[in-house]
Amino acid sequence: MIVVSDVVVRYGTRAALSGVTATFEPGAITALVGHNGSGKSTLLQALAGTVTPSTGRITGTDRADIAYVPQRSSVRDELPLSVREVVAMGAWRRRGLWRRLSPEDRRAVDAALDRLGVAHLSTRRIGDLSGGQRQRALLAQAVVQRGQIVLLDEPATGLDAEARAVIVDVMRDEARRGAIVVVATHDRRDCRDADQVLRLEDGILSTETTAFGDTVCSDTVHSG
Ligand SMILES: Nc1ncnc2c1ncn2[C@@H]1O[C@H](COP(=O)(O)OP(=O)(O)OP(=O)(O)O)[C@@H](O)[C@H]1O
Repeated sequence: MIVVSDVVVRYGTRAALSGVTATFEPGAITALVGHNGSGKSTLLQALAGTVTPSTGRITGTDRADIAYVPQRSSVRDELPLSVREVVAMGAWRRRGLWRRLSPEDRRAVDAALDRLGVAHLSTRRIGDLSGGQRQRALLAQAVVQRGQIVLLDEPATGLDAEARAVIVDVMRDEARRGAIVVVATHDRRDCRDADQVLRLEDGILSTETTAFGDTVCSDTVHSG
């Protein structure tokens, strides 16, 4: 379980998170909702360990295998890697950087490419893909990783209905195998599929609910 206790994250003098306290259970999907700039990505980055809280504590992430899929706008275009290589990177943590992939790893890579609908793009350079295609490739990498913690930053933004449905299925499967799944989202449907919804407003966690209903979702999430 991840326990976040009274976490404050500052960028300069500005607090992006102010005293956030929450828990994240294995086998459960948490949706982080809130308007642009409310602190969703910052909380995901704090969970991923790429941003350090100024005060407060996060436990349960220390030695965990974390799969983190950032917002697609933050992925660099110039990566000289093929889609298949990027997806195979998901197996590195298990396999080690310089070890060859096992047949089982290769099967997992093929299955993930297929599931996320990017198998036909596997030899293309990741930087040459459209935003939505690239996003699906990065999700395929996360599936291959089978991390204990899966952090997804607006994974369905800009994707078509079919791809969104696949992502919801993927999140459910990741939770079913016992992962802690946290997804920052503007999509009501992700909220409905969540076991817990955390609402951020200007870095403050204003609502927490485990039995999630449309009311909370519809007044916190704008369609997009
Ligand atoms: N690297 C940074 N340096 C300075 N300020 C930052 C940085 N990253 C985020 N912020 C600020 O912290 C606040 C929270 O940003 P964050 O990206 O976490 O919000 P968000 O809810 O994920 O927004 P969005 O829905 O637009 O992705 C915002 O005011 C933002 O401007």
